[in-house]
Amino acid sequence: MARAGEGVSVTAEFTVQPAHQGAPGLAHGGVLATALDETLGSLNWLLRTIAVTGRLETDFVRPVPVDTVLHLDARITAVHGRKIYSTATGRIGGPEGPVAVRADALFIEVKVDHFIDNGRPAEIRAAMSDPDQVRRARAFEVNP
Ligand SMILES: CCCCCCCCCCCCCC(=O)SCCNC(=O)CCNC(=O)[C@H](O)C(C)(C)COP(=O)(O)OP(=O)(O)OC[C@H]1O[C@@H](n2cnc3c(N)ncnc32)[C@H](O)[C@@H]1OP(=O)(O)O
Repeated sequence: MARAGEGVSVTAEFTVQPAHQGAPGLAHGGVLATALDETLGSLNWLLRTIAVTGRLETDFVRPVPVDTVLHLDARITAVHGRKIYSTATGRIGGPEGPVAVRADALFIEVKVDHFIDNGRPAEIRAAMSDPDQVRRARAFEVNP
């Protein structure tokens, strides 16, 4: 779950599960990058913009053990045309704890046709006929 913050920002928590392991007892870096990407991606809903990740530059600063709660904080840094720049940190031991991961991202605004033209037809049909998904895409609820 992500919550809107000051400016165009969100905070979120992600708990590392045993299925997220890379090295024994430690989170896989790709999973941590996914948590950052998901948190950064939720910022675009606050702009009411459909966008996909074009670039995600990730720094892995500290190992993150299984069962750790990663405290994520993401914000938009700039918008230029279709380009949305954002940045995020993931802290451990609490929202004010040390930074374990951070990322800078570039999202590119796309039309819904991006998904219709490129997605697998069965899932696109299912998404289009799912009233919850359509409602979420049309009217994203902030801090419901
Ligand atoms: C049906 C229901 C739908 C529901 C919707 C739910 C939505 C959920 C969404 C959830 C998402 C969750 C998150 C996910 O998981 S998103 C999944 C992972 N991402 C992707 O799959 C994206 C794949 N890439 C593409 O499709 C295209 O490359 C895109 C669309 C990104 C751009 O191709 P397009 O042909 O459109 O644009 P352009 O090439 O004219 O570029 C435009 C500008 O951007 C600049 N640029 C581009 N790339 C980069 C780069 N890597 N570094 C630096 N700059 C880059 C470029 O220089 C140019 O700048 P400028 O010259 O203007 O200054």
